[in-house]
Amino acid sequence: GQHDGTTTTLAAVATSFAYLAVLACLAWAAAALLYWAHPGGPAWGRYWRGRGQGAGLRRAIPGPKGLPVVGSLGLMSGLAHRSLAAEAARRPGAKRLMALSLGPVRAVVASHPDVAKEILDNPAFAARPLNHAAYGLMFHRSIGFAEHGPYWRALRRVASGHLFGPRQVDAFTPYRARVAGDVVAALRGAGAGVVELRGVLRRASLYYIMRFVFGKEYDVSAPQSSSGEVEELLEMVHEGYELLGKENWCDYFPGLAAVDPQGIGARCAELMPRVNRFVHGIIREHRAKATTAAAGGEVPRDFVDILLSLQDSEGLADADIAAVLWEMIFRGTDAMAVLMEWAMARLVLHRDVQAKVHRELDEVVGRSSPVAEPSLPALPYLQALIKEALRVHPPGPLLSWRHRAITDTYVDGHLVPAGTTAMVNQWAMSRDPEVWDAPLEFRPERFLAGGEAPDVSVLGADGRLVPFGSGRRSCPGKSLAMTTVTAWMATLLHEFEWAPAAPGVDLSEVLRLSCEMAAPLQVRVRPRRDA
Ligand code: HEM
Repeated sequence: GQHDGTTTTLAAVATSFAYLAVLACLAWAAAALLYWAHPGGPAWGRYWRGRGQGAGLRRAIPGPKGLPVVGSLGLMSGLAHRSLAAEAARRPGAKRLMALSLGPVRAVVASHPDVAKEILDNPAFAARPLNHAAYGLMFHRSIGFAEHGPYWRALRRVASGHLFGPRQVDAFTPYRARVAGDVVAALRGAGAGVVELRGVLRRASLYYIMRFVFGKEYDVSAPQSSSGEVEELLEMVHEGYELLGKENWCDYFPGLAAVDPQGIGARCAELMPRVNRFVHGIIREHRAKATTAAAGGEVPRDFVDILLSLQDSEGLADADIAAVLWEMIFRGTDAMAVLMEWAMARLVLHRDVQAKVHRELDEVVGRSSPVAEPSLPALPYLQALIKEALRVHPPGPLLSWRHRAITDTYVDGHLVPAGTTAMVNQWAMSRDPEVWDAPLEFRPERFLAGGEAPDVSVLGADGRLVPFGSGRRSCPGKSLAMTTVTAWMATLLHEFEWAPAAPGVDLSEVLRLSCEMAAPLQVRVRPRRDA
């Protein structure tokens, strides 16, 4: 009898638990649906529900609901800049500012020049959102991902005052010319054969940045096998690139980090010791060099020299220096090569544009001489061409790295609460006929006198074209990048006529950390000058 009684009681308790569990699930599902029904989806619904529904609907930022719980995470995979642009075009007002939910994370996207500029220049957006891969790769001690605060400000100060100052950029003029010369030699070596330009450009950018950052010199035209170190570095950069470019579910659902479902954490843990060995080895070499040799006056100082000299005054640990150095190799190598490949793709596709650049080079530089940097300011069409490439193919169509609101703030009259992720869709602005005349046409003339945007700066002053961002978190390497790309493009175009290897050029994109050509560009070159 007693046994039966105990069983009955246990059954009753189990049943009540089951009811409670079902009720809890129903309540959770009801709340999830309620949150989801809000413009911008569940993360926004949850925020505004906590503050009274009326206020939220009145001031809601337009945007897709997505799915319950996960919101619009699906939009971020693949060519996110295109998916976001299509969503924004579908809703009244959403081009200016669109709300969406990335799982539980609230996000906004601006696809309008004024609002983009408002976000980028607003100090409230000077922070970056959580990024596990960045953490795993030590990037939280680097400029790009360091928490907004005194440490990050010290790094930015070092970057603008020392690493990327105009004197530093000028000091590398001879080395820029040398790398360009190596590339020309490599291309001449290819004769009339087909060249896959990407490999050549990547290697040139890496060697150049290696010299700028580490003081190491390599020869671009040398056979690849002679530089095992470079091969390893290129591979490490590629892997880091993959890891930072992936949409990591753990960034939205931090509880998943312990499980690491995509294996990103594990790959970071594998890569980091290799990077550390490499970078700390270089720091040790520089220390030894500094104590044994007297400093030579003429050799430009590299980043390691500069950072070591500021180590005490700025309170930098060796690990901090290593993080900054690795970041520079990592950021500097890729974006420049990606931009030049796109620019060259357009030049082989639009032979009339190429002919105009050639005419300008012939008039200003002349066939009998090579290009020298002092001529660059006298080449307005070439400069306009690079701006047009940045407009149509911004290496970071969503500006690569996102921003996070540190405090509650207002954007375009809407409240954007602290913690919200903010993005700027440069790609969408570039394609907007309300911003550019015939936006799909590749037309450098738009940046010359008589065009719709003469004298536009690409460095952040004009919201229509912010490929390097703007404001506090903008690219510290932008003037180095622009000087280098302009000088190299001038040389490549002065020395060769460029033609596609096969009829037509496939302009499909793939979005990693940068937006690259999906099919690497293949070209044939014909020398325009005697070797
Ligand atoms: C064509 C070449 C380049 C492009 C298009 C480019 C673009 C960008 C963009 C869009 C950002 C983010 C801006 C934002 O968050 O709003 C950025 C940040 C950054 N870039 Fe560049 N970049 C280029 C070259 C370089 C080079 C050569 C270096 C260094 C050697 C560099 C170092 C950095 C760093 C350290 C940051 C992080 C800044 C911070 O968060 O405070 N970039 N870049």
